[in-house]
Amino acid sequence: MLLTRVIKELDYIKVAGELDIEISSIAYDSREVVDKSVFVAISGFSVDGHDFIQKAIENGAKTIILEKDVSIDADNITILKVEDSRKALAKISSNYYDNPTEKINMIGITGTNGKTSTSFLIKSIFEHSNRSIGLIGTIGTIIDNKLTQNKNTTPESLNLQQQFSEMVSVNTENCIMEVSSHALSLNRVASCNFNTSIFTNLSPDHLELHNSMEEYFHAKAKLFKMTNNYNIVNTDDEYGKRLVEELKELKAKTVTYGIGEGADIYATDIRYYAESTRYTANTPKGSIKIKINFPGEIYVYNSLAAVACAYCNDIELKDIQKGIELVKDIKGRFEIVYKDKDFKVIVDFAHTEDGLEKALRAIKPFTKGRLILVFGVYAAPGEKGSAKRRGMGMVAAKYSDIAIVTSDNPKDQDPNLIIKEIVEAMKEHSENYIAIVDREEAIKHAIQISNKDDIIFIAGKGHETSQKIGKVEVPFNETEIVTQIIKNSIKKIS
Ligand SMILES: CC(=O)N[C@H]1[C@@H](OP(=O)(O)OP(=O)(O)OC[C@H]2O[C@@H](n3ccc(=O)[nH]c3=O)[C@H](O)[C@@H]2O)O[C@H](CO)[C@@H](O)[C@@H]1O[C@H](C)C(=O)N[C@@H](C)C(=O)N[C@H](CCC(=O)O)C(=O)O
Ligand SMILES: Nc1ncnc2c1ncn2[C@@H]1O[C@H](COP(=O)(O)OP(=O)(O)OP(=O)(O)O)[C@@H](O)[C@H]1O
Repeated sequence: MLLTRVIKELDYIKVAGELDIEISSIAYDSREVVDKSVFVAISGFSVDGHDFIQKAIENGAKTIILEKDVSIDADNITILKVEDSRKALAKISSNYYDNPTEKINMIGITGTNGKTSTSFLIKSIFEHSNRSIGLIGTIGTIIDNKLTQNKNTTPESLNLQQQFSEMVSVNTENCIMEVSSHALSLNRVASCNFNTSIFTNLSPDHLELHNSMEEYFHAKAKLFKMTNNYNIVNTDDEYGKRLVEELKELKAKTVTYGIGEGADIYATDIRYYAESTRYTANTPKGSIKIKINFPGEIYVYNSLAAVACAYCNDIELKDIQKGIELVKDIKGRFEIVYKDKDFKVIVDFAHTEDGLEKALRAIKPFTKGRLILVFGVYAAPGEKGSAKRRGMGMVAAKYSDIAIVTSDNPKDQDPNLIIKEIVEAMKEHSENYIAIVDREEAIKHAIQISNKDDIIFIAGKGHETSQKIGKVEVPFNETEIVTQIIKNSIKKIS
């Protein structure tokens, strides 16, 4: 492909070289560069891609796109300077793959919690109405029913555009993707053509990147300003209400959802059960009875978002109803990994204060015995991380009967210090807690102290199959671990 085609509509200043040259690929990592690659130098969080330009040239790069003035010691290299390398990467990647998002009906979903769950509900509805749909999110990318893992919830633009292009090649008509606030801030989704976008909710998270809730909100709001047709917003959320005000002047239509009359799509007659929820979803085209196989208010919201999205995409109400009911499980989201009458062990991805509180509140009324919580907190070091650790500690103390505080993904931090901070916050509300640093031991302890009517809720890791401790990733499959511990303890009793 010619470089001129790849840089079409890109804002740049030519520093050196020819534009009329053949290129073979695009890379933002010098280690991925091959002969005739375009190398995009990104000023990263841990290292600076500009320090790897020479390495990229040694590996065969003939074009360098950069955002800093760097002296380059090589001939016959085309050098283009841009204002923002990540934004430029998004543009040239879209061009390279022939702008695939213009050929797919793109649905973006953002918000602190509920993105993965809602995306799987949407996928099921679309598939039930015979519309092909790809999915990109925390669990990975699904194209043509094949799942591949990603490093990020929303991958880097080059990887994203490659995945969209693969969707186009297998005739996928729709794509539902989770759009993280990191992706919006770091321009991973620049040059994506969204038709529908969804806002689930906003509560404190990722503040080490965004500094304040205000900045976090503005990062999320970016998605809705780049959407063509429908902006779907939860107006029971305070930030959702504010977003609607900000979207008033835009061409895309705002469609609101919430519990009780007032929103465009709304839920009434809600009945909660131990493992499911039923309600009536009201739309301008009529009402439908919804049965969702997950408990609590959070799944009323997640399924309402899915109803609104399907409604905006002209899917018939009966298909929406069936599509939601067909979702029996979502990996690591309220996943019952063991059950014996009223005794249950549930693995869940609750990893924010808001998510943990809402998940515990959903289970508590249906717990005959005690609600035993096993949880840890991953948060960046510093004051922002401390606030999250304290917040989750308080929620745990308030809404569980016994809490076992353990490690999540401590990464480079000392897990004992993380736990100490969580426990400090818990002390103010409860004495029923114990700290066990080793997560497997913590789960074992929960099972050992449990009685037949108890529910054990293991929060934080959900679908993840490893624990990040220091620089290493240790295999950690919670479902398998629970099953094994229970099997061994049953053996001991019998
Ligand atoms: C903090 C953050 O967002 N980091 C992202 C960022 O990495 P970075 O800026 O630190 O990269 P870096 O290591 O400093 O390298 C800078 C540049 O030098 C290049 N390099 C580096 C070494 C070398 O030898 N040669 C070379 O060219 C790198 O490829 C890169 O282009 O850019 C990378 C490429 O896009 C991302 O993979 C990486 O995500 C990391 C893995 C990450 O953990 N991100 C999290 C915080 C994140 O993005 N999470 C969100 C939200 C999840 C949620 O909803 O909870 C997500 O979407 O996943
Ligand atoms: N609408 C919601 N509001 C608050 N908490 C929720 C909501 N939906 C789910 N949760 C809780 O948050 C956890 C994560 O849910 P989900 O994976 O759907 O969110 P997410 O936004 O995709 O999160 P992430 O991007 O970090 O993967 C769930 O396991 C549940 O405990």
